[in-house]
Order: sequence, then structure tokens, then C-alpha cells
Amino acid sequence: MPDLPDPPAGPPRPIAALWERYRRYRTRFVLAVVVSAVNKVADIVPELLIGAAVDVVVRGDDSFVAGLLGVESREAQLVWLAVVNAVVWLVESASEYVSALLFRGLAQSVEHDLRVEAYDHAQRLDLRWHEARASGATLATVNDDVNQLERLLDVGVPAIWQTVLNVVLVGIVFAVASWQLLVLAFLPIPLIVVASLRYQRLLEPYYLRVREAVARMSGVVSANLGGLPTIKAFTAEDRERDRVIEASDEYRRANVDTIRWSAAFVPLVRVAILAGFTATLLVGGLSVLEGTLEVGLYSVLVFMTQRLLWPLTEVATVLDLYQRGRASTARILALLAVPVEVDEGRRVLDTPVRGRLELRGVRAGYGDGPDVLRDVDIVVPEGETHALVGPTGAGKSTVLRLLLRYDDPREGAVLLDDVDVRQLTWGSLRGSVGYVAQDVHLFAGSVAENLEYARPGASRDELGTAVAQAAATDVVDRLPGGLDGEVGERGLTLSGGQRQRLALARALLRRPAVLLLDEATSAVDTETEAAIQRSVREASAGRTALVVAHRLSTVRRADRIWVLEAGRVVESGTHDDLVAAGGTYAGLWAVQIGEG
Ligand SMILES: Nc1ncnc2c1ncn2[C@@H]1O[C@H](COP(=O)(O)OP(=O)(O)OP(=O)(O)O)[C@@H](O)[C@H]1O
Repeated sequence: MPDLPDPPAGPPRPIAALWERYRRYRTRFVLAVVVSAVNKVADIVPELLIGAAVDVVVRGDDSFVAGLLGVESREAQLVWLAVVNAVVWLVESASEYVSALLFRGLAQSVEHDLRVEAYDHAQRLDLRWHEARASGATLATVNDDVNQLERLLDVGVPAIWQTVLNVVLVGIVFAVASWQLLVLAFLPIPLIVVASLRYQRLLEPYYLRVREAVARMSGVVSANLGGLPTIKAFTAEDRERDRVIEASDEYRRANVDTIRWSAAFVPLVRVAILAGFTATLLVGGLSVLEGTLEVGLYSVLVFMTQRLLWPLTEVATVLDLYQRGRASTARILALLAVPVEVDEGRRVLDTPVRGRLELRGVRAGYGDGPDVLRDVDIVVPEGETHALVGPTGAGKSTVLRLLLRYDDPREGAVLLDDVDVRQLTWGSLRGSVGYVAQDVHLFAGSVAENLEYARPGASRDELGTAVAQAAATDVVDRLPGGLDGEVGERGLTLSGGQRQRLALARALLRRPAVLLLDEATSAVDTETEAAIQRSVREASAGRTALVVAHRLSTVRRADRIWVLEAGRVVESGTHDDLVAAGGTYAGLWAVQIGEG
């Protein structure tokens, strides 16, 4: 793999960057925060009402409610409290529903937008960028990182906000009741937050080990499932099962170690909050006996301390969610920040495209690697069929990649109809080319769907013609369902030669001005090859073709043959000229016809 520069790190403050990026959702976010605040207040009020009810029962016409409403009878006061309670309860339920809808809706919208943006950007990124890294890494960003961020927005953000509100609201109640109790009950909170942060950091390597173990395990399983034919051929099932056992066992051990520490957290927080609980119980109770604290308020405080406990036990989980969400956001934004180096030009070719191809003084290579092509000058005049031949690794596929502009040359220029391809729109360049790659890729789906990839909305007649031109009629006829027959994942239910013929049909369906065939017939038998050749000759009448081939018999009739060796054009001419010249080509030919 070439050494490419590391991908740019994510922004230093990813969440702030996300906030900037999604300005359009700010109003919805603020609304969600407000409704959630209403919900929290409504959630706390019933506990205050119970305190007020105790106060009514204990103090009668002297109670807080009596003073507030001017109602003397205890029964009437209790009825009032019950009515207020019912209203608040309904508000609480409604606001909980609305707040969940708003937060979750927001999380889904952001997740959807980011996933689509990340995918769209990833598919625009240069092939070279993708080739230099594991496809799993990009997939993990588009899938797992986006899901992780959704969890932060869906669960984490509301939890953080509710915890803060909880502490503030309970704090206000305590402050009204007694400053001493406020100090005693809240004293452990900063301690718990700081301890949670440290604890989280302590757990980090454990979580990391779990993540690595799970990645290793799924790596082994997916690689094995993809390589089943090889495993079976080498009867390596037992060895592979042992490798999975080992990976799974490491995952289990990593998890057990993590659980040992993480499960201790809640009990520890409980111990830390003991001071607040005891203070409320003891100091509060004593204050009631002394007459400095009302019984009603005392009962409210007892409820309230309980309320402080649970959110605090969740501080660590929420912080964990926050940190994971932050790291995921950084990775997504880093992917989105990778620049597209081979970017689209603006020029549109005059139609009809003639199809003249030229490589002018081209030097090319991959990443920081050595030059793969040097001083290459190739011209394919409009309407001619040329061939590229040469030993393996000579740079033949690289020439086709340059013509499709998967990469740009390091020096020199590639031209279509005398225009530098760097200036052309993708539509003008790639839209004019029918390409059959060395490693044919078909998508899961029917034959027709695969063909229509080249020309959405093509008629059945057009599909049939393209199939016939590619000598693939028998492939389609043999499939149950014909054109509607399924080809399976990556077309794997077909043989290599059948896949090649369908790929050729797909390229021809485009009716391109230029045909680029990279060993398009290497996997078919000689008879089929001859049939394809005849069809391609007919199909390529009036269009330009550049054909890469190892089997020289396939390119004998080419208008011109270019011979590449170690990245340079060493000779070119017709088959007969080259054989007569007695150079590299003549040597290759002699070997292939059995005279070498
Ligand atoms: N994506 C890539 N990244 C880095 N190096 C590459 C890449 N593709 C090809 N190369 C290198 O470039 C050189 C030329 O490869 P290329 O595929 O163009 O040769 P070829 O003549 O088509 O070979 P073959 O006949 O075996 O297909 C080789 O040394 C190869 O290792």
C-alpha cells in the first residue's frame, strides 16, 4: 500500500463543530430543551404537593396551602392539592411524550443527514484514498460512528440536561428549606463528578480492550465466512474454529475484567452520597423536633435526596456516552474533511463524442510509490481499436485507470477528443466510456437490474441487443427467469466467464464512444472468446476501443498494438509489423503459439 498522509484529525471540538454544521436544527433543539425542562419541573411538583399535603394534615388551617389559597378546611385544601396534582401529572406525561418526540426526532434527523453526507462524501473520495485503507474502517464510520452519535443525541443529551436540571431544582428546594442541609447534601456532588471522571479514565483501557477484542472477533468471523471455499478445501475447519474460540474467549475475559470494575461504580456513589442522606435524615429530623423545620418540608427533603442519588449514579454512563459520541463525531467530521483530489472539471464535450484518446508524456504512479508509467505517449485515433499488451505489472491497467480518471498523472496529460480529461465533467468523460474491469463486479439483483446500471430505463429490446452483442444470450437463457434471474451477491452464482460477458453487455448497453476492456475475455473459453470478438468487432465499429489482453490471439486484428514493459512503451505497430520486427512482442507471440 502506498504511504498516504494520515487522514486529517477531526476538529479539536467536535461537538461544537457539529453544532455549527447543523445550525438548521437549532430551533428544534432549543424547543426540545425547553419542553424537557417543563417536564422536569412537572416531575418534581407532585413530591412538593405530598409535602404540602402532610403540612395540611399536621397544621390544618395554619398550613402553607391555607395561607396561600385562603381555604381553611383541611378537606378543601386536600381537594385543591389533588386537582393541582392531577393537572401537573397530565402536563408531566404530555411534556415527556413531546420531549421524547423532539429529542429522538432530532437525533434521527441528524443521524440520517450525517450518514447520507458521510456516504456521499466517501463515494466521491478518490479510489486511491479507499485503496490505501481497510474498507471496514470507512464502513465503521458510516455505520457505527453515526449510530454512536445517535445514542448520544437520543439518550445522552437528554440525560445530561435532566441531571443538571434535577440538581438545580432539588438545590432550590433544599435552599428554601435549610442552608445547612443544602451544604451537607450537596457537598459530595463535586466529589462524585470529579471521581466519576477519574473512574471513567481508569476504565478507558478496559473498554478499549473490549472494543479491540470485539473488532478482532468479528474480523476473524467475517474473513472466515468470506473464505469458506478455501477453508473447506484445506479442511481447516477445526483450526478456524479454534481461532474463533480464542478470539471469543479474549472478548469474554476483557468483558469480565471490565464488569468487575464498572459494576463497583454504583455502590461507590451510594457510599459517597451517604453523607447527604444521613444529614437529611438526622439533622432534618432534629430540626423538626426543635421546631425549626416543618414536617411537610422534612418529608419533601427525604424524597428529594433519593432523587439526587440515581442521576448521580448515571454520571459515569452519561460521560461515557458523551466521550464515545464525541470521538465518533470527530471521526465522521474527519472523513467529511478529507479533500477530493481528483475533482470534477466543468467542461462538456461537443457531441457526438468522437472518442479520440491520447496519453501525452505521461508519468504516473500510486501515492508516494515509484513511477509505474514513464514517458508514455499513446494515441488511439477516433474509431480505431488498439491493444495494450505486455508482461504482468507493466502498467496496462494503470493506463485505463488514467483514461477513466481514477487517478491523475504525475506529469503530462490524458486527453479525450483533444481536451485534457481534468477539465471534463464526469458525465462527459465517464459517460462516454464503456469499461469492463479486470475484476468484474456485479451487484446482487437481477441481470436486467445489473445491465440497467449502464442505462437506467433501457427497454427490453435494448437489453437483449446488448446481451447478444456480448455473446451472453446463452448465459441469460440458462438462468431461471432469464433477464429477471438473480445473479446473487457480487454475481457469485455465475462463472467467471459468464460474469465477464454480462459486464461486457453492460458496457455495450451504454453505447459509448470509447470502449475500455481490461482482460474482458480472459475467463472465457476460446470458442466463446471468438464469438465475443466478432460481436465486439461489430459493436466497436464506429467507436474507439482500447483493449488490454494477455492472450495475444485476441488482439491480432487490432489496428495497432502498444507493447508496455516496466512502465514504458517499448514498441507499437500492427501484429504483423511487430512479429516481423522480432522484438518483445515477437518473443511473447512465439511463446504463446508454442514456439518460444
Ligand atoms: N491501486 C494500486 N496501488 C498501488 N500500486 C498499484 C495499484 N495498482 C497497481 N499498482 C502497481 O502498479 C504497477 C502496474 O500495475 P498494473 O495493474 O497497471 O499492471 P498490469 O500491466 O495491468 O498488470 P496485469 O497484467 O498483471 O494486470 C504494479 O507494480 C502494481 O503493483
